[in-house]
Parts: sequence; C-alpha cells; structure tokens
Amino acid sequence: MPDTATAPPAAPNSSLRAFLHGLPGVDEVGARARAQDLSTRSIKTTAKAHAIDLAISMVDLTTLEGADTPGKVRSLCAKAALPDPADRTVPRVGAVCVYPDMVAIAVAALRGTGIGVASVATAFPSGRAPMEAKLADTRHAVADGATEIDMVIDRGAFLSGDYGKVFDEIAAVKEACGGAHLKVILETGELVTYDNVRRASHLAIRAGADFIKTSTGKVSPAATLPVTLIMLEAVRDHHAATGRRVGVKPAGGIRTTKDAIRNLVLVNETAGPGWLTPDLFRIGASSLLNDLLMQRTRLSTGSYPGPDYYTQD
Ligand SMILES: O=C[C@H](O)COP(=O)(O)O
Repeated sequence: MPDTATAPPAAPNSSLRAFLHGLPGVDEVGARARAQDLSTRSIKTTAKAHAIDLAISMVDLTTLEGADTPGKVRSLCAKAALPDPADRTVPRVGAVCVYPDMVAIAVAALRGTGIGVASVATAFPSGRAPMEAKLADTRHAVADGATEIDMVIDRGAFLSGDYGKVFDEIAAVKEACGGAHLKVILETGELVTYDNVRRASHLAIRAGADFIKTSTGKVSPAATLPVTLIMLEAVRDHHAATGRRVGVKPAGGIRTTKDAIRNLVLVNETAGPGWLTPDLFRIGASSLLNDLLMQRTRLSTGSYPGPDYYTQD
C-alpha cells in the first residue's frame, strides 16, 4: 500500500481554488435571518416527543478533557448504553466520543451494546502536528476499535489558501481510517467568513469526508445555527450534484433540548427529512443528554425529575 503521507496531491491547488472560489457567495444577512426564522418554529407535543428521541439517538456523547480518566470514560459509556435506568424505552445514543488513548477503554465498556466509538484524531484540537503524527494518531484509534474518526483540518493552511494541502490531508486520513467513518471538523469559529465555511465544507466533502463537523468545542463561536445551515446547504447541493449523501455534525455549546430541536428543524428544512437519521446527522455534546432526558420525562409524566435524578453527562 502506498505511503499516503508522501503520495502526490490528489487535487492541484489551482483547479481546487477555481472550484471553491467559483461557489456562490453566502448571503450573510440572509443566512442569519433564515436560521433565526427556523429557530422560532414551534412543534406539536407529539412531534416533540419524537424529536427528543431522535435527538438522543443522534448524540455523540463526548468527553474531551485533559483530565479524562478510564473511570470517567467507563461511566460515560454506562450512561450511553442505558441513559435512564428507570426507562428502557430511551433510545441509545449515536456514539461515544473520546481521545485516542481512551478508545480501548470505551470499546471494552461498550462491547455488546452496538454503540460505536468515535475518536478525535490528527492532533485535536489544534491540528498542529506533522502529517506522520496525524496519520499515526488516526491508525492508533482505528486499531483500538474506533468506528468513527473526527479529524481537524489544518486551518492555517486553509486560511493561507493552500487548499491542496488541506485536501491531501483529509484524503490521507480517510485512507488511514480503513472501514471507520471520517468526520472532518472545520473549526468554523476560526474560518472568519461564511464564504470560507462554504468553501471548507465543499473541500472536505470532495476530499472524502463521510461527515462534516462544525467545531472542536474548544473554540468560540462553535456550532451556531447559521454555520450549520451553510453546511447543510453544502451537503444538500453535493447530493443534488452527485447522488452522494454526506452527514453533518454540529458540535460545541449545544446544551439544551431547545438547541437540539432547533437543529433538527434546520436539517428538515434545509437538507430535508432524508438527513433526519443518526447515519447523516449527529450532535456532538458533552452536556446535552440530561436535558433531553429531563424533557422526555416531563412530556411523558407531566413533571420534571429532581435535579439529581440522572447521573452526570
Ligand atoms: O465534539 C464535541 C464537542 O467537543 C462537545 O462540545 P461541548 O462540550 O461544548 O458540548
């Protein structure tokens, strides 16, 4: 197998640049207004119950702290497998998301549950490491059983116009993933303009991303609705042009059921109902699940459980 770290660029910078700069510019005011309009839509109680379960099934339950311990990862996995021990009708989450050195712990803890393990890789969150280190990071996580890899793009290369470098890194990491799915984190809070968010989305999609993801959760602003809207438009347009469906994962700062449902409305109205599945839409969040569980209980029983009822996310 060729060493992808030294393989020739798959896309010459000039043609990639021409494609990316040929994309229509984003109407910034229009994107904000559209996101605001969709965020105020109300939904019926029956639809809300369905939306909460759908949102739970889309959560990538995340811990990405320097202070993570095997014990913390194991309790997160226990929560992923059985979010509410008193109610076995609660759906399982989309995946558990951890650093590469915690993948083996999570895989062991989730064995038999059918829940996948996602791992950040490629020198998350900065992406500042030699390519060999990024590929080794990816291969380590996959060898330990990660079923999904969340890589960060080189924002420095992107912002200096070296689109070919960004493309080649994504393509090489995709190859290193083998059978694992690749989510490409754009870190939209560092991309400066909505036009750049659109360009980075299309670049990542063309380079082989299975999902495009807004943020690491370490940079503010993270997953804003206008940014998610622009990324949903990119996957919608790519599907219309090629027939290939790419997923979207907003991540960072999504903490309430209201936030989650706003995202689902955005998906439905932008990419369409075909994207309302964990195969094509995930929500990366470290502290959303408990609010979804609380609102779910309130809908079914009419009252909130006590604040200490659920284990911590
Ligand atoms: O990838 C997921 C993010 O790191 C989660 O961010 P959060 O802690 O703001 O929910």
